[in-house]
This record gives sequence, C-alpha cells and structure tokens, in this order.
Amino acid sequence: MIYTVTFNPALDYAVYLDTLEMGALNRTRSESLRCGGKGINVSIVLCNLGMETEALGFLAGFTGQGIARWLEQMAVPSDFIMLPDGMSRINIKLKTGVETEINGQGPDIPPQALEALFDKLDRISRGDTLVLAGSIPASLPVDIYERILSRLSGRGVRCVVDASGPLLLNVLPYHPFLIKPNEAELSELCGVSLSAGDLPGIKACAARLQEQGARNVLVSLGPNGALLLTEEGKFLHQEAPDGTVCNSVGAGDSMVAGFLTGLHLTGSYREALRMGTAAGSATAFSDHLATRREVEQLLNTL
Ligand SMILES: Nc1ncnc2c1ncn2[C@@H]1O[C@H](COP(=O)(O)OP(=O)(O)OP(=O)(O)O)[C@@H](O)[C@H]1O
Ligand SMILES: O=P(O)(O)OC[C@@]1(O)O[C@H](CO)[C@@H](O)[C@@H]1O
Repeated sequence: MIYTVTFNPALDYAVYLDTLEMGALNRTRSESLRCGGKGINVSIVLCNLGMETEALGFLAGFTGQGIARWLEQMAVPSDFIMLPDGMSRINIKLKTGVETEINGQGPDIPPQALEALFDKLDRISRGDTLVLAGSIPASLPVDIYERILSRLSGRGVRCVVDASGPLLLNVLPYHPFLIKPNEAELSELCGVSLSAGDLPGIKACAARLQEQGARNVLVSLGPNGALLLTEEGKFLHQEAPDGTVCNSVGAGDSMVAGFLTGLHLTGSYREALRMGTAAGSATAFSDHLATRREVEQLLNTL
C-alpha cells in the first residue's frame, strides 16, 4: 500500500488568459478547478494507474469538504483529519503563455490534530510506502517531516519526500528511499545556480544530496525529462516526449506516482524512470492529471 500525506491540500484554480494586465480588470478565456496538493495528486495518479493507495492529511472548511467529496467521487481512498477552524487553500494557477502560481498559507494545525495523524501513521507497516509531499502550514515546525521519518525509522517503511528547502534537507539523515526535487529546488538546496539542462551540474548536486543521506535522487527537469541517481550510484537520464503543454501543475507529482508504479511492476529503475517521465508529461500535456491510457500512449514513444 502506498500512503500519501498532504499537510496542506488545495483546490487548484487554473485561469487561462491571453494576457494579464496588472492593475486592470482581466477576463479569463477559460478556467478550471480541481483538487490538489502534492500528496493528493500522487494518490489520484496512483489510483489511475491501478495501484493501491490511501491519501492522508488535513482538510478544513468548505473547501476541505469539497476536496473530500471530490476524492470520494473519483474513488480515491482517503482518511483525512478535519480541522476545527480555517479552510483549505485555493491556489491560483495563472496561464498566460507562461505559468504563474500563487499558493496560499493553509489553515493552522492544532497539536491534537497532529497527534491524530501520528496515530494513523503508526498503522503503516513493513513493505508499505509513505509519500510526504508539499509544503506545511506556517503554524507547524519545519522539523515535522523529520519527526515522521524518525518515528518510522527501523520499521521497514519506504519513505518518499517531495518538498523543498529545510523540510527536505532535514530528512536526509533518515535515508529516505526517494527524494524528487525539480531543477530549481535542487539548485536552491545546494546553493548553486544551475542553468537549464546543465546535466553535469545537476549530477553533482544530486550526488551531494545522496552523500547527505538520500538513497535515490530523482530530479525532474520539465521539458528536459528527468535524471535519476540510483542507490547503486548509477545515473540514468530520460528525455521527455514531445507534446504541447496545457497545464503542468501536478506533473512532478504524477512523475512520483508513475515512478513508484513502474518500480512496483518491474523492479527496474530504468523502467520506473520511463514510466515516471511518461506520467509527468501526460499530466503536463492535458488539463487533468494523467490517466492510465495517456501514460501508456506516451510510454510507447519513449
Ligand atoms: N514542457 C514539458 N514537456 C514535456 N514534459 C514535461 C514538461 N513539463 C513537465 N514535463 C514532465 O513532467 C515531469 C515533471 O515536471 P517538472 O520538472 O516541471 O516537475 P515539478 O516542477 O515538480 O512540477 P509540479 O510542482 O507542478 O508538480 C518532467 O520530468 C517531464 O516528464
Ligand atoms: O504549496 P505546495 O504545497 O508546495 O504546493 C502545492 C501545489 O502547488 O502543488 C501541487 C502541484 O505539484 C498543486 O496541486 C498545489 O497547488
């Protein structure tokens, strides 16, 4: 079973505009709304690919209820903790030829709610995978992912972390099975400026994160595909397929889902990387998260 935890779920409101004029009234060409948050996206794509998953985390207010209802309609198993106050975020994704995102803070998570999550995490057993993905609300300490990994340490649970900054750096000593920074997150983590597609620079940074404790490092490179540094110290690169980007929000999460599915089905890192890339691109090329058919179609081209 693959559990995902989203501390800070969201409704993603994508707004398509020909141009955006600051300080003026702009009207959309079209818009779409879907439930989001990184762990939730991973669970949705895992479900689409026929994997067993359960989405965990915190929801609040009418937006939270909407997310829960949406997941139920999509038959994505979930067990969220409803918070007493506040509301889950509405994140704005502006599509004006380039993609601009405005993500909210998210509701406060009181200590009792956090304890309730820890109780749920205690159910996770040997052989299961836990994906911790996305930001945390400002009320939580930045060592929260670290505390979860420390609690699970020695229990045979594979931990995957998709986060940025200290949230990710702090977990490295606990040897997460997989981390998935994108190129910008990687350069921030290593304090170097990488130019787009600079593979030698990216490899050097991935190696540094592995030295600090990560077992496998998967770097998503947008249109340039992805680079994997395996726990055996081997670098694998996969080009992305050609296609027209519609909405790349959730492409990285889809890559994580595709990677875990590919690894589960074949046991091969090369195949996992192919399937992860196909899933990421399938999401980027549509206005929804990758479906199984779309992933299989792109997989055939790689
Ligand atoms: N322009 C693109 N063309 C083709 N494939 C793409 C494009 N953008 C993203 N992808 C696919 O999606 C994968 C993940 O993309 P990206 O590196 O943008 O992740 P990310 O920044 O973590 O995304 P997000 O945070 O929105 O989920 C890429 O490795 C690639 O396979
Ligand atoms: O603010 P965070 O938690 O870092 O990222 C949240 C988010 O941008 O990530 C997903 C795409 O990866 C979206 O569904 C969601 O809006």
